[in-house]
Amino acid sequence: MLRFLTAGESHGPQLTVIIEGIPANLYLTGEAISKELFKRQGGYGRGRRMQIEKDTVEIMSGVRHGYTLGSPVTLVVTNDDHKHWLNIMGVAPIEESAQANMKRVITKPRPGHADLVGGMKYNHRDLRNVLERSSARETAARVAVGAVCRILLDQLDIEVISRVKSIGGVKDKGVYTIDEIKAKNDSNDVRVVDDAVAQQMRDCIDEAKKAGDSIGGEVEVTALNVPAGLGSYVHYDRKLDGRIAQSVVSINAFKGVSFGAGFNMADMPGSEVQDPIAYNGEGYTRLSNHLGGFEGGMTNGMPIVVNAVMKPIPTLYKPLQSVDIETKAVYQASIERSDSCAVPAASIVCEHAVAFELTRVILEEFQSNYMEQLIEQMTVYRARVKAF
Ligand SMILES: Cc1cc2nc3c(=O)[nH]c(=O)nc-3n(C[C@H](O)[C@H](O)[C@H](O)COP(=O)(O)O)c2cc1C
Ligand SMILES: C=C(O[C@@H]1CC(C(=O)O)=C[C@@H](OP(=O)(O)O)[C@H]1O)C(=O)O
Repeated sequence: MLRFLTAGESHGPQLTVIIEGIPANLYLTGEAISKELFKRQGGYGRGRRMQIEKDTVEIMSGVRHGYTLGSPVTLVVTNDDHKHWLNIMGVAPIEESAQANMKRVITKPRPGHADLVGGMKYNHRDLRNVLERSSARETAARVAVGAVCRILLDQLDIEVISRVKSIGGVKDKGVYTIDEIKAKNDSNDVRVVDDAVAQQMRDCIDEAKKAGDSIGGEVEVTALNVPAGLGSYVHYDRKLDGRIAQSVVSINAFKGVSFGAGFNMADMPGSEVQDPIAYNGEGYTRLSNHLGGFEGGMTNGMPIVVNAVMKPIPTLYKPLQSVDIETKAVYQASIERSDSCAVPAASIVCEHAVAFELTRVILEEFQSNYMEQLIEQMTVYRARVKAF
């Protein structure tokens, strides 16, 4: 069973991940994982924090001479910004009086962030104790996990890619081939295929920033060459589309997921939604992919297409009304240093969340202790499905 736990505060010394269940004999290097982290760090609209960090992974366990051992893999991402927060983030106990006087105790929760409800839930009167962990800094750890999964999926000839479809209402309405998406999505800072739209998006982000506002958008993740039959219709928690939806909506600020034609299906007749079945000698295929690769909670062999919506960033440089939790007086919310748009970065997080869910289900269906066994099982399965 593949599982992981992440730990670490946004301005603490490091993020730590333990991944359990990666088969032995997978070639794995810190450089390959860090390449994905680098993509997440970037993107137009990010704040100053990302200029401080140089996210790279150190492998602390589970790998020897470049290959996984089958034991837990521990990854560490250092927070370079921690050195600026040594007093504020100290672990050693301090006097209560010093705590109260310490600069930057946060008492004015930001609407839309976890501050107020997190404070109520864990009984924290300094809301920094909430924001340190609710921060999307944690998504760096999740991308590290997803990067390991992508490296494993690559051995099975499965690829996961993503692109940005809209930012702040500016939409890329183009229909693109996989090659067109791949050619652009790592090379431009809004991760959008159409260059003219890219500039409109940058302008839109600049305007929002200037106005002290923030914007969200929509991303698309596509998984290619996934065999039919992953997931199951027999029970709710084995439906793979459901698991992917959970994983994607768990990413900070993600509020919606759809597959294929998504919410447009509500207005389409059945004859235009269901994908006709064909057999082309190479196996079964569909004449369209409106369902985004899923039928009955199972992959159907077509590309998996996941659409996901990110709300605008909650921290606003022109803050909304809030209430001071000490005085109960109405104030403007606190201003923390912040991104004005993180949709491009978040598309990378989504891509890695999908990679994790695919790897998890593959390792459930083809239980394997080592990579050779996994590759062999997948090859036999692909041939069987083709000949069905
Ligand atoms: C990559 C990424 C970067 C983010 N950066 C910020 C940020 O700079 N400021 C902020 O307030 N929220 C940021 N967010 C969103 C918050 O973390 C998120 O809104 C918050 O944790 C509350 O969770 P919810 O929106 O899912 O309810 C970011 C999210 C992602 C995915
Ligand atoms: C640190 C990251 O994103 C952070 C996510 C975040 C939030 O509230 O979610 C708030 C900001 O934190 P800071 O105040 O330290 O700049 C972002 O920079 C990251 O993506 O690595």
